[in-house]
Amino acid sequence: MIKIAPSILSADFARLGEEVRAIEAAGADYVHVDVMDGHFVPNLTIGPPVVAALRQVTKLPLDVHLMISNPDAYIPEFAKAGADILTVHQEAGAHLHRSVQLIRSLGKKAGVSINPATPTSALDVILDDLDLVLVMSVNPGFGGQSFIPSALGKISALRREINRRGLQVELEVDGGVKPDNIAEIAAAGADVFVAGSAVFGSGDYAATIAALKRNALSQSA
Ligand SMILES: O=C(CO)[C@@H](O)[C@H](O)COP(=O)(O)O
Repeated sequence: MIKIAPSILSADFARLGEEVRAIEAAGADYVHVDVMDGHFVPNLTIGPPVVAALRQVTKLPLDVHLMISNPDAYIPEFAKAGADILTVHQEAGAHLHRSVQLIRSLGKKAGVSINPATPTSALDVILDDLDLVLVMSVNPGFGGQSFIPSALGKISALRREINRRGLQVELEVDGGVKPDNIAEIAAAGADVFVAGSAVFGSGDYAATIAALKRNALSQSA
């Protein structure tokens, strides 16, 4: 199933509640929440209180992408705040398996993300323990960047491996996803698409989400 996860990084933060209600009404499947610590990535964004506030305004799953060092120190707070999916970076810490176990022990779905320069082989050992894999198609830190084409080969390789193992892992892609390139990303095998500037930079959220879904479905693997 194709899912669209608008990234609130490109929303109007002064009207965040309204923006999230608007994407829910417009057909979004997840709310993608980009958490940045100014250390793992060169930007600072939001923490657990904002996630708790969002939990009050939407029933959509909160897909929380932790672009932070030492994620284990913060996972319990984000879980308590109402995150549904918690994704950590393969590159962020020495104890990836411990992070995944911690997320699952809190009753949440666990994801692992890889940066553009990280090979898919970095996920070989952990793949069976995941609910979601997130392939970064930009270097994390900022919205509005261009899609890095080498992500396509990584998505295809992960799709093959997920299918070969018979797993139900969602394969999410994040960065530079637009209505005019989503078809080839879907053809490579992604099924969850983060789109920040494409959705929030458009005048009509419903039309943009519909176009993203239509174009993805036209080519989905
Ligand atoms: O995690 C990130 C950036 O680090 C993303 O979620 C971006 O926010 C996506 O924005 P667009 O590339 O779709 O504008």
